[in-house]
Amino acid sequence: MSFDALLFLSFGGPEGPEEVRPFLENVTRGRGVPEQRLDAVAEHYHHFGGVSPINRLNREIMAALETELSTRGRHLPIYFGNRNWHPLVEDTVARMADDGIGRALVFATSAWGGYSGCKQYHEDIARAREAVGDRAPELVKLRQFYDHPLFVQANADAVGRAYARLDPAVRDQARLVFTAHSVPLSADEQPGADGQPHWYSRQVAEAARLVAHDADVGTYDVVWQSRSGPPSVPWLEPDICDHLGELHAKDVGAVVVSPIGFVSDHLEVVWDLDNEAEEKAAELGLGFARAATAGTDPRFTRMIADLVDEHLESQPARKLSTLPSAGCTTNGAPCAPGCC
Ligand SMILES: CC1=C(CCC(=O)O)c2cc3nc(cc4[nH]c(cc5[nH]c(cc1n2)c(C)c5CCC(=O)O)c(CCC(=O)O)c4C)C(CCC(=O)O)=C3C
Ligand SMILES: [Fe+2]
Repeated sequence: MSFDALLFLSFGGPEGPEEVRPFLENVTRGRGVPEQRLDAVAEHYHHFGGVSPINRLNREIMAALETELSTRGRHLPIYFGNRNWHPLVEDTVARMADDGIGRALVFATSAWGGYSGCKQYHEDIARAREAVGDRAPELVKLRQFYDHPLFVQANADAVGRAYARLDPAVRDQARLVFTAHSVPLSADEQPGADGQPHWYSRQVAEAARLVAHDADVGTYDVVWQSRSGPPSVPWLEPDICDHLGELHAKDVGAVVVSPIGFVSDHLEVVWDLDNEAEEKAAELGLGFARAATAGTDPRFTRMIADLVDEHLESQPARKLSTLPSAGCTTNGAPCAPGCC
């Protein structure tokens, strides 16, 4: 089967102050996120002039990927489309049809299974194709990559570099803390490709285990961040900031925080971690070093190109966990019955 293009599919983010509110309305439409939470999150974006880093970072990854693919002799034009903000995936898929693209691979910028990390990207693909109609290209999404060796190595090296930045006086006893976006417990309880619940949180736990092993760190925690939704609805816990308090109470002197849940320095990383969590650590007198995200590491670009090669050449999946990697379906079909 031949492919004419690669669609780089992401979350999207505002690129100016007047775009913040309409972006947030798109993200939370019909999801019962309280107005006060939206006001607070809008404020986070306004700290950065209303510009999310996500589009710039994605454009950097795409530029590097273009070079990597052509070095490998793969001449696939890359198209950029987002779920929640411009360039919107509906518009991008229409442009692909105009350009005569008949079939494209899709790389979604989430490593994970589950509703937000996988199924919602399938929905984006199906919605965009429906909007375009009969001319819509066939769209084949690449698989989840939470345990890809290059993703694991990029994160493990970043953890090592973060340890090296800590004061040598506390470095040896610093606790490694992995963090990922929290989701409602009801979402995490849905079965995954193996029919078992907690698909997302089990993949996060596997990625954390693999990265800690590669970084040669024996003890670590997995916590959650950026919870949204009303307080009456239970989400994955503990929250990173509460956890810093717990570690302090246990006489831990420093932390290395690895934002394993995010592929690049999204707003949740540069605000919720680099401002909120770092401030909390400072209040507690905890040493704090935030590990880099994988996105800018050349291994991340190579990983995407490897996923393309793997698909086009029907190679066995390079993966380190025995948990399956689903997510590879055509035209937005679900991964498995009842799965994302
Ligand atoms: C699992 C997961 C990922 C990782 C997988 C992936 O990467 O896809 C992720 C990524 C992201 N989440 C992002 C931003 C937001 N997420 C929100 C809200 C929500 N996220 C959720 C989950 C996830 N989110 C959920 C269950 C909600 C509740 C509402 C709903 O059910 O949809 C809200 C609403 C306001 C609020 O925070 O309450 C915003 C603004 C950005 C862009 C940041 C930037 O601009 O750099 C990125 C990459
Ligand atoms: Fe899935």
